Amino acid sequence: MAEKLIIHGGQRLNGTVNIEGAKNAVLPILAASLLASSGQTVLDNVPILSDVFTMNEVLNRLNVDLAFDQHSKTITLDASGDLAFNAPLEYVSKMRASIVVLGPLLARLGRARVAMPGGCAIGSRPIDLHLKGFEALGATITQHDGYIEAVAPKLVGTQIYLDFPSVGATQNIMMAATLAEGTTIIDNVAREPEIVDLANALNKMGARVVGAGTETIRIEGVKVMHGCKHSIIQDRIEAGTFMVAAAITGGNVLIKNAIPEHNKPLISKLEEMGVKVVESDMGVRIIGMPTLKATSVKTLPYPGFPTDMQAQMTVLQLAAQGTSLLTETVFENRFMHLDELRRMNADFRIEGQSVLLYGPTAFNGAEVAASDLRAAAALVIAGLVATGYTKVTNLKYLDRGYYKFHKKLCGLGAEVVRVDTEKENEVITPDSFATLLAQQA
Ligand SMILES: CC(=O)N[C@H]1[C@@H](OP(=O)(O)OP(=O)(O)OC[C@H]2O[C@@H](n3ccc(=O)[nH]c3=O)[C@H](O)[C@@H]2O)O[C@H](CO)[C@@H](O)[C@@H]1O
Ligand SMILES: C=C(OP(=O)(O)O)C(=O)O
Repeated sequence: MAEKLIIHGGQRLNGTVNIEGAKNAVLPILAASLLASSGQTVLDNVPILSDVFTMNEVLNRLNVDLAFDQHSKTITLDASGDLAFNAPLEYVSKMRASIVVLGPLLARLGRARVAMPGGCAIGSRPIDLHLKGFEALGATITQHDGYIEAVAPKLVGTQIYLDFPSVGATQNIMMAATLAEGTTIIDNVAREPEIVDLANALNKMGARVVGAGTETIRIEGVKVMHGCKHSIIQDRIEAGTFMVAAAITGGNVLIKNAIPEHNKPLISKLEEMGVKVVESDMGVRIIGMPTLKATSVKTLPYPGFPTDMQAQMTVLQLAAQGTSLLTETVFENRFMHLDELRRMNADFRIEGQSVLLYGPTAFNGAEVAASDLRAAAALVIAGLVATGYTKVTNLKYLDRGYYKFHKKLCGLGAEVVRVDTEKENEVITPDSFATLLAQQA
């Protein structure tokens, strides 16, 4: 069923919001469960997201026994049976992140075949660094019929330098190396908190990984791995998205249990723009101000400003007084949300990897379509401060990474409804919107 969000802008956000476990942590950790030849892997604080369901389908196809208790947000996995080695296109095309099953399958079975992931709306996204790492560990890689096949009767530890600190390549190579013979040292690795969470989970499974969170990871290969219990870290991007939403509406919101260290670059930019940020044991409180100052932001690998907060940040910059600059260095094509924002009265100029954002913007409501996950969140944030009604379509992207986004916003005082596109009346009036809101409650 195609659905859309309708947002009635103009409400300040106030209150407390809970954050889920991190999508980008749980996906590779689900894939890591393939490494356990005995015992169950029990993951809690698992976010209920379409990407998690897709990864579950991939693992099911590979013969992993799996149960997802959505009430307790726990997934129990058992990969001790005979595993299949083939991850077909229907799943990989749904979600690029399914490529991270390649490393663990190769380590466990000595063979893996995974559909080659295509590009997506944010860039071409090659996987050459993943493959280079597997080859260095002794795998032979072939590509045919749209599939990549990796074969290695034995993986042997080695020294690998990544040309770029790719998150997915770091995870994939790290997982392949856990069962390799001897020591693997990977230099110039990604340092994201999700890498640290994966390393922690792997170590609980019997792996010997040190250095996650630094530029070099060292893995002493072990012979076998087993299941473990692990709780997924909080989603710093979901937390950051609510920080921006609170700031732009001039609200006062506690993002409960958000980990401030994981959002340092965002918090520093918010403060620079005049937003008050209070860090405490309870989480991060954002207190918005009547006006925001313009600022410059450049996305970088962690601990730099996250590209997954770029779209949301551009909306905040557009709301600020004066001209702001955003430079995107991680993905080549991540400005697609801006053309939709233009339909809401945004004024900007894209110059290569950078965009000049001319604020302050008086956003007006319009029907806009999300082109990717964070674009969806950005359009909703613009809707929160737009006059009239904003309709955001293509919610399949939003559902990849946000659990009950509209309900959480409503809990903070926003007016957002989620409706079936077919049933929705073309012209929203205050009365018809009030009816939709009441029906949703
Ligand atoms: C599921 C998940 O965790 N997704 C995150 C992960 O994606 P993902 O792991 O795909 O991102 P990478 O860090 O690998 O990609 C970053 C850049 O490196 C390039 N590259 C990557 C691999 C490779 O072999 N060759 C290559 O050229 C990519 O095209 C891109 O331009 O990190 C990104 C960067 O923080 C985030 O935006 C994504 O939300
Ligand atoms: C780009 C993202 O995810 P993925 O790598 O799964 O596309 C994201 O989470 O913003």
